[in-house]
Amino acid sequence: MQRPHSEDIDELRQAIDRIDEHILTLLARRFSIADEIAEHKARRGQAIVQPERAQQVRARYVQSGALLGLSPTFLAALWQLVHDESCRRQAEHMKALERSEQSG
Ligand SMILES: O=C(O)C(=O)C[C@]1(C(=O)O)C=C[C@@H](O)C=C1
Repeated sequence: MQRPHSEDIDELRQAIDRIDEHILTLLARRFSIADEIAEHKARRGQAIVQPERAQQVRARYVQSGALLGLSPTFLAALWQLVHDESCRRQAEHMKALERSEQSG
């Protein structure tokens, strides 16, 4: 009885590991697109934080996630983490762009 049960858990854990890999791959892709957006903002002198767009994205997280049965508290916290990291990277990317422009 013990063995099949632990094998079931192993399979479920492997499924979780694969899903986590997908999540991380997609997050890395998302942040790299945010870096590209930073270049557009730098060229046009736009602010990193775009409150209207940020609120649209936040609402999408909460609405789409709720349809999938995820908690609004979790979704809001997840969006905040993603948005903060996106902005932190954009600031870093813009500084790197400025440095490379200054050095010719
Ligand atoms: O849409 C943009 O302008 C972005 O830079 C992307 C993004 C995001 O990561 O969701 C980041 C910062 C803005 O405040 C809004 C949205």
